[in-house]
Amino acid sequence: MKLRFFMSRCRRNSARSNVTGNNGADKTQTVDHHKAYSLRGDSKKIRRTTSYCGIQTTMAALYPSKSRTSHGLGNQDPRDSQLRLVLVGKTGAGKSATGNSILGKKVFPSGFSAVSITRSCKKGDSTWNGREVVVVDTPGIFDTEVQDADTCKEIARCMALTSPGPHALLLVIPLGRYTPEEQRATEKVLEMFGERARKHMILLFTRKDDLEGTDFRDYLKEAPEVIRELMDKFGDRYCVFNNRATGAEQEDQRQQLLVLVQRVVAECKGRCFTNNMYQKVEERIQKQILVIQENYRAELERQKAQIRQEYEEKIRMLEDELEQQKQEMQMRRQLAEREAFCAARQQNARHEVENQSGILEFILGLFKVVSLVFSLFKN
Ligand SMILES: Nc1nc2c(ncn2[C@@H]2O[C@H](COP(=O)(O)OP(=O)(O)OP(=O)(O)O)[C@@H](O)[C@H]2O)c(=O)[nH]1
Repeated sequence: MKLRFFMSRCRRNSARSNVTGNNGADKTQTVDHHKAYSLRGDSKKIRRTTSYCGIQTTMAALYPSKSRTSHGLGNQDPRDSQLRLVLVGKTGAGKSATGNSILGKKVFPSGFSAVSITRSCKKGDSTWNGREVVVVDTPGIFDTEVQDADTCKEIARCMALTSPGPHALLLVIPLGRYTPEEQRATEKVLEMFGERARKHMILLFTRKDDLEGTDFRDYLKEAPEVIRELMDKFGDRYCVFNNRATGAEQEDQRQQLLVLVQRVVAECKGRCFTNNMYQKVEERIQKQILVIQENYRAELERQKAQIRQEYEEKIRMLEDELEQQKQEMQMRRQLAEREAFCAARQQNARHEVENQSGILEFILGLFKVVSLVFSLFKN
């Protein structure tokens, strides 16, 4: 009798823990699901607005749209405090070093080299003023004329890592001799991203230490004409970094940049830079996240059922009440561990999707439809 009462209590408790999330692990998951489903709701709206076909789809992908819903993917969801930054510019300009300065830790390999050190887009994150700052470092892919398979793949990876779009594009330019080659690279990047993306673009000059104390404004008076023209285009949307800086100097420049990013985002009505292509990518990512999360959930349920069955059998064989309680505690511990493990995997689902070859193939498939990969960020 006692045993039957105990067994039913076990089942009741574990059922309650599934439904209401009465431990931290389940709570996280409930939130995740809620978020995922609400995003799925957004996806439906997006699907309605982008239900083009054939050539229309191609044009839609090329022409970015304003968000059509109050919680469109281009809007910064008030719950989403993330700031996504992407570093673009010529090889050797100091993108990786800048990424490390922004994150306040060495995430991206950076060094003096005649050839590109960064071979593939990489993502790092840190926290600033309670906001998650995500930085994506890129190889010199946006300043090239070559539409080869590797470049397309890296552009696809960059889209996956910054989806549903970056809040700011940091165009990294080293101070010093501005060669015609560097000028061409800058022009190429500006051309690739087009007018609309420029509202999200910030000029980030590296090698401030080379100024050796000279004020940046004084440097500008003597700077090449092309740099001054660039400054005219961007107004006060610029920052100067010494990537060799440490301590308070590093923190100050990081602060200056992120405050500027916040201002840029506010000027863009809280929206990140996005377009139809990004929205399709985000929709796909959300679908994949749900699939992964459901798979983990199903796996968890199987494991929990197995654990319960094993313990129930064990407990049934026991006479001693204390022993039964011990086994019950052990079972609960195991169930809680499994749930926490599942919750952690579910939280990591986005990261998993971003790094799957499937999402890259999906984006590369979209590129084929678009055919003009190098116009996809433009107006
Ligand atoms: N003195 C000085 N050197 C810098 C600064 N920023 C970058 N560098 C150096 O410039 C070189 C190139 O920097 P990276 O960060 O690797 O440049 P990158 O644009 O990421 O280059 P790839 O990864 O090859 O595309 C490295 O030797 C850096 O240490 C800076 O502010 N001051």
